[in-house]
Amino acid sequence: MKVLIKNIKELLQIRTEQVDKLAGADMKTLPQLDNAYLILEGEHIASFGKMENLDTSEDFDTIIDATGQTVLPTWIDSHTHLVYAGNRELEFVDRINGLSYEEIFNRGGGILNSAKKLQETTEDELYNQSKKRLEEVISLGTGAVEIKSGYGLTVESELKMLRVIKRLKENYPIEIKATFLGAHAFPSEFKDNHQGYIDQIINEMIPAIAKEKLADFIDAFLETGYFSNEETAQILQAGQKHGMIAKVHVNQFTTIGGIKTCVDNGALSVDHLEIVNDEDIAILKDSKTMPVALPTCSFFISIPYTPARKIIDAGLPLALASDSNPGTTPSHNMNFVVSTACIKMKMTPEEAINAATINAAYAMGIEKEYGSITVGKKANLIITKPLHSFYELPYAFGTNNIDKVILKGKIQ
Ligand SMILES: N=CN[C@@H](CCC(=O)O)C(=O)O
Ligand SMILES: [Zn+2]
Repeated sequence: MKVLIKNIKELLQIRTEQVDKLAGADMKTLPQLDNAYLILEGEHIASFGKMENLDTSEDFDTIIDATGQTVLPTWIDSHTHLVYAGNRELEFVDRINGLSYEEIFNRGGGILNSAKKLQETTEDELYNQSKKRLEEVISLGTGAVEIKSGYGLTVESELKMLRVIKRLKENYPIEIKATFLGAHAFPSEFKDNHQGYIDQIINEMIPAIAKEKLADFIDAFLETGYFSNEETAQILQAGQKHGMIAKVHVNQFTTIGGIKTCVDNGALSVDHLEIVNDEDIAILKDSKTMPVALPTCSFFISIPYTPARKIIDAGLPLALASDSNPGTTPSHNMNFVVSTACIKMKMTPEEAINAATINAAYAMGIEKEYGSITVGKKANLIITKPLHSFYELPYAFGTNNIDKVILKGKIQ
């Protein structure tokens, strides 16, 4: 199958050489080609160039005329909790009426509320609820997504979530990576026996998950009132023994030295970072760990935004992700994530697009195959509706400016 996309107004994120990640001032540049063509062969990008250099004698199975339209790599969403049961709209109203996220959790709501619902939901039902969200994710231009467990909190229910993720992976063309997040919250029966639950994670959950090869990554909610530095370190190290790389929820509400724990344990990414101090930044500067901001979580629960300017201006990279989940971000729209990063975090459109493509691919460990228009990479593309320029994508927030999504060379 050979596809030609011709007359492209702006072809964005073209990279002739492999770029693993972009940091600091390099994030300001988004290379583009105007009046371009792009050729796809099978699942991959075969070539691209200026229209005047297109070899018109070549034959194609499909030709797409993209006059006036922008083409860019699909979004990469490196942090989601897309598999969950039911929703938490009542807590949404509780928060409008004045309760905080913490107060709701302390009353037995929050993560434990979602865990209760998930434990009562069959695997098939969970799959059916989750696939609807995944289909929407694809239609919104996302071509790779990380999905976490963490609403099971028992051996059986954590396995149920991860098996659902595996089924989604088998049945959809979107690239999916799975993360084990048994350390999302302590179940109420372990409120006063943290080590009891940690032992269950280490001795029962991780070996069972590894046996079925259900997780690429391991995560924990390293936060005051959830998992401490020492508790998180134990869990990350146990996961690593089974080949699961750390990607951690940290610094969402407080900074308690968690970034150091994550970096010391070889974390691929540290996610949230709404609260960061100078020491956290210095530790990240000396690391290979990708900071990941989740601006639509800040939007939904009205907490500070990750200080993107402070992070990027210190010379660090930054990735963007949705955090899609029933409690803090019931949305999986990466277009809105990119808009929010520009509007609320003062990232330029170029920085935000780099953060949601190349840097996001790094945060998922898929940077060699995804994240840019590079010959040999997977043909995962967004073709927008006609735009004045790509600036209109983050500018016209809330408008769906996507015309077509192509995953692995196929129009969706
Ligand atoms: N903060 C931890 N986990 C999720 C929210 C979980 C929930 O409230 O259900 C997050 O990333 O925001
Ligand atoms: Zn999360």
